Amino acid sequence: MISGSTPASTTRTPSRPFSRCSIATERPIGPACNPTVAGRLCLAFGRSRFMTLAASDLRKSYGQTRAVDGVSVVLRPGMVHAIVGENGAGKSTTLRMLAGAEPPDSGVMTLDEASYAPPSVVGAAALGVSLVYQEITINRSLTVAENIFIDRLRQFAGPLGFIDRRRMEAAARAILERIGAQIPVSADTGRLNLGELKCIEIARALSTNPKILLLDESTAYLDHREVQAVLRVISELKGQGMTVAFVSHHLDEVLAVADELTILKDGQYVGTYRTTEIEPNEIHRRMVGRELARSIYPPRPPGDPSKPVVFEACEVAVGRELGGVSLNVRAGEILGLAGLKGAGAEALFAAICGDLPLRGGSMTLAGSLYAPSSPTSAWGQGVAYLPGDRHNEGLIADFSILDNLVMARPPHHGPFFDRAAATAIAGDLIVQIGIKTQSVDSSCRSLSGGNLQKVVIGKCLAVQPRLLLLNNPTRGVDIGARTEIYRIVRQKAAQGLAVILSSEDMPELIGMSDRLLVLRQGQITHRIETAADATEHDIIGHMA
Ligand SMILES: Nc1ncnc2c1ncn2[C@@H]1O[C@H](COP(=O)(O)OP(=O)(O)OP(=O)(O)O)[C@@H](O)[C@H]1O
Repeated sequence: MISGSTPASTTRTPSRPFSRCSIATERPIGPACNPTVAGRLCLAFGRSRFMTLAASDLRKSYGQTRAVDGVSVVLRPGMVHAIVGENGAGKSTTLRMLAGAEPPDSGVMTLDEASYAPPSVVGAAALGVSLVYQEITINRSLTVAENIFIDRLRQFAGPLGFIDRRRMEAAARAILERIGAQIPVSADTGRLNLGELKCIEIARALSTNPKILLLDESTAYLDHREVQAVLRVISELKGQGMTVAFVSHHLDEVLAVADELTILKDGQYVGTYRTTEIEPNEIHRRMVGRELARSIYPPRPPGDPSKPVVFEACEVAVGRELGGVSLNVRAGEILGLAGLKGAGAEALFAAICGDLPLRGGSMTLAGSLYAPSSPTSAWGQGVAYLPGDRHNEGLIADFSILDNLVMARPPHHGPFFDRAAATAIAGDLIVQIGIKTQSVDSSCRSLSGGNLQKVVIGKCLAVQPRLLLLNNPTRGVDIGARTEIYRIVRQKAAQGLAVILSSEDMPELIGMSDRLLVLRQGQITHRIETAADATEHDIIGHMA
């Protein structure tokens, strides 16, 4: 039995009777808490193969911030346990404590009922608990195989101490095949996309043969096809009896794979439920503390062909990724780009924001020839870019929130930085976008993943751009904040902003775009004039 205090939710009265999983009892209740048949067989033949990880009344503070404030959770063999909550609710902190990355301030953790207090991530992995972090942790100067076995290369050392690369690469290939990732094991990771990097991290976690796998927003960087592959792997691992904890802001994914879910709010435990017995609306209500609007997407104004074209690309070709694409976007319009990774959207964005030269074609901005020599030149001409990788391209994590928000266009008073104006701009954005922080001067390192994403969005809005390029803008952002970001983007569009939106989140793409283009292998394969009429099926059919 888990020791510790009674979970907070037992004192709450649900609005309708939910069958809650019994966090405080030893025995799982009902079918949803039973391991799968495969899991039961594994348990019967070797109980030590799969394990139960339980945490009771965990607490963790960072200075004044109570990141986790009395969280209890039981992860059982053969089951997928989702942990959900708004940005900053304490999900990552909880997983980090379970994985030995940080010690709790207080609380009790047990592994198969034995006391569990891993001194480090390596210590936890040795006990069978592996974490895939929310942010990308790949060393881009190493190959795929080296990254997978980064802390265990010695196991491939031959008698003379040299690494047997063939053996290491064969082992890496076997794990990647297991998760359906087609990545060459000797590939230079510097050339891989974010989805591929995430697959390598999942492979790295699996390479330790964990009994308990903790996945923190592991699908956030993946495209439609990769998400499906990872969800299949999770189901397969569950079928083998593995214990999986899964954090995601996408309830459809959660409901597709999870048996139970624990809701956190502001660091506190709300409750644990069987996914078959709680409605999505109710999950949202308990996460956010209020009902969500029926649609998270703002209404689309009718298209207005009399509005001026803000940006036009004519037969634009970039590197090997984009081969002669023509498109335009008008003031007030949101143009959606659909496509798998490498289909061409990132190359197009890189050219528009001055990061890559054109191989062919031309671009115009507000009717004039546009050929930015660098990102600084693009930003200077009113083109703001929200990159897909917030950590490497979007912000400087060691700088304060204020510095990051005004970085693209710092306010000046004569030759001097105008700190008062910067504080006012940053303060407004923090309120407008709902960035959860103690102060504008806090380091970005202190922010949760979703709040970091909001800082990057704020940085783009602070320059009051005329063209906004959004690459997966709501990656890792909770549904309440997403609704707010959609509202702000639509509001800015109504004021004349032109937006190009590339997203791997299909409902977002359909819900936010006015028109849609589908890209495949560097070409536009399909044009949808009224995005509201598009279906996911139709789009996916032209992507693959
Ligand atoms: N190292 C740190 N220093 C200071 N504060 C931190 C630190 N890590 C987390 N926090 C704070 O703890 C709270 C919980 O953060 P956590 O990352 O666990 O949230 P989360 O639920 O995973 O959010 P998200 O969905 O945005 O990833 C947040 O308010 C965050 O700002």
